[in-house]
Amino acid sequence: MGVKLGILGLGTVGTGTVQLLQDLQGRHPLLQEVEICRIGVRSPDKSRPVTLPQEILSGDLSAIVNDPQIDIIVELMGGLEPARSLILEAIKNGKHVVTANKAVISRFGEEIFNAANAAGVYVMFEAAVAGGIPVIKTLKQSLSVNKVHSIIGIVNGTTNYILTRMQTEGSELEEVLADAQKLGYAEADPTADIDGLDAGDKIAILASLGFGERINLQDVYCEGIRQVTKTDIIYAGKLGFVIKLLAIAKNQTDDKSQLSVRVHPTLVSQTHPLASINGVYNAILVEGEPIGQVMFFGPGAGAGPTGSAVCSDILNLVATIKTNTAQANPLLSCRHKEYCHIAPISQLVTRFYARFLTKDHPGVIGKLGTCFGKYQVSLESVVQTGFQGEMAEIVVVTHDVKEGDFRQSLEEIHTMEAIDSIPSILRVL
Ligand SMILES: NC(=O)C1=CN([C@@H]2O[C@H](COP(=O)(O)OP(=O)(O)OC[C@H]3O[C@@H](n4cnc5c(N)ncnc54)[C@H](OP(=O)(O)O)[C@@H]3O)[C@@H](O)[C@H]2O)C=CC1
Ligand SMILES: N[C@@H](CC=O)C(=O)O
Ligand code: NA
Repeated sequence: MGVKLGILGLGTVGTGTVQLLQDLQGRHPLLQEVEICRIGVRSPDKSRPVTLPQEILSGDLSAIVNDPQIDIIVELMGGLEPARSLILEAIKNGKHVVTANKAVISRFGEEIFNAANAAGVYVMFEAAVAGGIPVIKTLKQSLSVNKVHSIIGIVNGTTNYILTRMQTEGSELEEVLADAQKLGYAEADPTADIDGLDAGDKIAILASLGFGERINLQDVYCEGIRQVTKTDIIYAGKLGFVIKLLAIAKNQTDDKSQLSVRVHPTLVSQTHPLASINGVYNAILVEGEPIGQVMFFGPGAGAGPTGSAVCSDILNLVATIKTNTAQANPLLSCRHKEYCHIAPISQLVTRFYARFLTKDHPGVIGKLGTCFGKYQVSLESVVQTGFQGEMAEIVVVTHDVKEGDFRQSLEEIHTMEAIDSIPSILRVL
């Protein structure tokens, strides 16, 4: 007997998933067991790029998760509600779940996985992080024998696409965002992409898998790309860097007491492997013991790549259903019990890039240096680079410094008569 799917959502990812399931030639034979039974959408009468019997589409999503003949619910609608309630309802009804919804998993993971464990079903979410890159299964299974030290990734396709085009074409953020939306990369509300929240959801999920405990999303520091300007991209280039939105989870000590989990635009050396990841591509660099460094690269968004990730989860569940094992597979279920302690951002030790607009007073650089010295900030490079109108522009890159100390030095610098403003403060990898 076939394995019956109920799919919630037929937008970019839903369409990619259905297209793959309708074109089985040359793919894994187990996919032939899959039968798309029902698809829930907001507007059943809208024209669609896939051909389906009209009776399959419905606006009643609750009826789909309560349909006793359905084995697997594939949630591809996005948003928090009704996605969360429909997933919980499906689990309660003994159905396995596949979802691409990182927002729901990162916020309601505890509730959802506890419910799934109690019901003896699996919740799979390969598509939720880095689209087509098989990073969830890799962390859960292939790398799980390692002690993970750090996970550093470009995990948002929209912002990487925008930053790449700002860098190569000198375009403005807003004009490139419209293209990312047309290409189906952006979230329904692209604020989640631009402000780093989508990457925050994803690094919370990756950190939880890498470090073996839950992550409270509120502890994840998130800064997006709104403040990244063409000016900074040009200065970064002159200093040998590119600017990337990085999602970082790093164990600063052996006992995980100083775990840092954060998202922010970052200056990355042009020679670093993440510097050359452009466009909608994502990459995740994992460092662990004994493996050392391993990097995953691939398309982070879009219908086909994300459909591939969704279908790989479906395939895993079909195999599980077909082999009919009564025992839960601990490599597929969630084993987390406790929450990780995350260090506040003020404790972070990192290098900084800062750009100052100053009145053209003599000795400004000396005054900046004296103030930095007071707060243990030492400078790696100082570039006085000309003028913006009446103002002289000074760019500095620091050595490693505790973020709290650096911020204190900036507060004092703000009060200096010679300083007009500090338009950019960015971290350096
Ligand atoms: N786009 C991408 O590249 C990627 C997206 N994701 C994730 O996949 C999920 C889906 O994203 P995407 O395909 O881009 O989203 P879309 O906005 O393209 O599609 C959403 C689909 O869900 C349906 N839908 C939304 N809300 C409701 C509702 N309340 N009731 C009924 N139907 C609803 C819509 O119906 P209708 O068609 O009638 O409007 C539409 O078919 C999100 O969680 C996203 O974060 C993950 C990786 C990559
Ligand atoms: N909006 C997301 C889609 C994939 O998760 C992105 O741009 O990465
Ligand atoms: Na993935």
